[in-house]
Amino acid sequence: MLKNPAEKYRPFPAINLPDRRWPNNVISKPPIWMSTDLRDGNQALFEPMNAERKMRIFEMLVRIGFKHIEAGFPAASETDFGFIRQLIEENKAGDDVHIEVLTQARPELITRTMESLRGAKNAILHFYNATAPNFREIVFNQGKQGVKAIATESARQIKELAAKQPETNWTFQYSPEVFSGTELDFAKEVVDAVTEVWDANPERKVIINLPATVEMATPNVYADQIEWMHRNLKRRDGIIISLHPHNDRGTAVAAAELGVMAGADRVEGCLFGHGERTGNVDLVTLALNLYSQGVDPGLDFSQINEVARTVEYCTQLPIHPRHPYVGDLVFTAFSGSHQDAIKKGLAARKEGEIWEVPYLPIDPADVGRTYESIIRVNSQSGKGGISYLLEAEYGLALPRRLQVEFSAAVQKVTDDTGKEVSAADIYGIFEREYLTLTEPLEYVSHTLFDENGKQGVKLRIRRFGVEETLTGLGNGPIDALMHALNVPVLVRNYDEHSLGHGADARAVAYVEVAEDGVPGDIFGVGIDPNIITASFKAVIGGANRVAKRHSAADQKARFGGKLAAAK
Ligand SMILES: CC(=O)SCCNC(=O)CCNC(=O)[C@H](O)C(C)(C)COP(=O)(O)OP(=O)(O)OC[C@H]1O[C@@H](n2cnc3c(N)ncnc32)[C@H](O)[C@@H]1OP(=O)(O)O
Ligand SMILES: CC(C)C(=O)C(=O)O
Repeated sequence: MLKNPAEKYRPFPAINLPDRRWPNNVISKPPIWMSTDLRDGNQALFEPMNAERKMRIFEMLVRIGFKHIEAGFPAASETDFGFIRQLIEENKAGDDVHIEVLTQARPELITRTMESLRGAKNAILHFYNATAPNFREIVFNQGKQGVKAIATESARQIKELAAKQPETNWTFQYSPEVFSGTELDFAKEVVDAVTEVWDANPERKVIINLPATVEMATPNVYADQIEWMHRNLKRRDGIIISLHPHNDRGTAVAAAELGVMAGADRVEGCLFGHGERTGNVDLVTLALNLYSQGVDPGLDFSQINEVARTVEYCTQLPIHPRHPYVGDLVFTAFSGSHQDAIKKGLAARKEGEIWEVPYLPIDPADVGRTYESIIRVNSQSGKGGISYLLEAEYGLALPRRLQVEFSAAVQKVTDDTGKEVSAADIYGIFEREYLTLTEPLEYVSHTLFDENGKQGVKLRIRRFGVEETLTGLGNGPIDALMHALNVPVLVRNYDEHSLGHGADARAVAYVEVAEDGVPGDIFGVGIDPNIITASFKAVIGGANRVAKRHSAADQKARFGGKLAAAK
């Protein structure tokens, strides 16, 4: 890279529009959308789509709700020509979709292009020639008048040919290619001349597409350019102003949004931003940005994953995991504080309320994404995410202090492996930590009885693998159990809830226990169809976790019961 880039590059000059109005405007309705996936998108693939892939995209675009679909450049290849014929002959566009095609401003190409559209119900004939100074000089070797004449002669030819195909409802479209690099007064001069030839009027509107063929400046500059054209073009009421931003500077979405604020009526782009170089503007992002502001975009992305998989199949290009709205990771939070806020936001939300869940600009469910993908756990995660997954996937609503305790066990695994853990992995850690401990004590069975107004329990357990029967009396079942067990453990807190419904319902009990004389409470968890059994398992599990803090010899001494007493 150069030490002084000014030796090679110059800044884009500001537009002289001191009374610009667009910054105060708000987009309150969607523009007309035009998908150029099958043209600009298709021309920028390693392998252009074959007819089967093109048809899949076309049919999907119709289902999504596009009414303007640029389906190819029929003069360029037999594949494109044949595809346009197939769309028309098989009536794939129905009554309200306009098939659009592109051609250069060259007589033989225009003739061939018009031929491809024979019999179409609604068609948009789109032609272009570049108007920017470097194209005038380098590509066309023409002065301004010569370049303007290329446009007007083609406009005339198109009008004449269209008159010979009256069965079609025609819309004409012109693009001064590289509008973004064209002097505004010259762009206006050419466009005014073209709309004059076409006699643009409110009854017979034409489309004037103002492409940022190459994105050369900040998006506010494009908005100024659009507002200037919007305010200065002749026959404005007979013109649909269309935008066609490319993403060279990474700001195509912003440019399109500001361009619509500046007076544009229509936006051309591709799904997920396919297209030449860095791509065309991403129509999915634009539409869902509108949706997030409460404006119906008129495009249906309620099954966005399906759209993504189809586009990936047809373009043979992957979608980035961080791509807005659709990427695998965009509704995912790994970090603890994000997970905590999302979990609380989802829990606080009531059906029908305005969406205000932290960190999530829209409800993932609205685009067919599931909540499971929102929270993922790795070493950056905290108790919020871990407990969210356990609750969402396994119905376990851990008490807060248990969340803190258990997150340390998960953190240890994520730190050791450096990897993400799934909900199933987390449940596995939970099982290992709380549900499957059988040393030194293992619950076998119990019966309850009354004795002189006291609660009695007859308990069978295995202690260090040896089965024994114990009895105890107390104020309630847990108190009776503690007397029967006779281990140095105190029960501090108790929580329970049901898991599942109906015949398969089970109870889960969370018991916070302490070891007599030792600081640091610890949890035990039990799950069983019977609520008393669940709580006994939880107490015994808690006692086992207390015991684990000691050496084998100490465990025998403290938890050995009669065995220990006999020694
Ligand atoms: C910004 C965009 O994305 S525009 C769309 C671009 N897409 C495509 O080009 C894909 C389809 N195009 C093609 O397959 C080919 O270009 C074809 C088949 C249409 C034409 O091929 P060729 O006849 O070999 O011409 P090529 O495309 O190389 O163009 C060169 C000539 O066309 C002229 N030309 C290029 N664009 C235009 C235009 N929009 N209007 C008028 N003339 C043009 C050039 O000045 C050049 O003229 P010259 O031969 O007198 O120097
Ligand atoms: C033909 C035009 C609209 C184009 O694709 C561009 O300028 O990028």
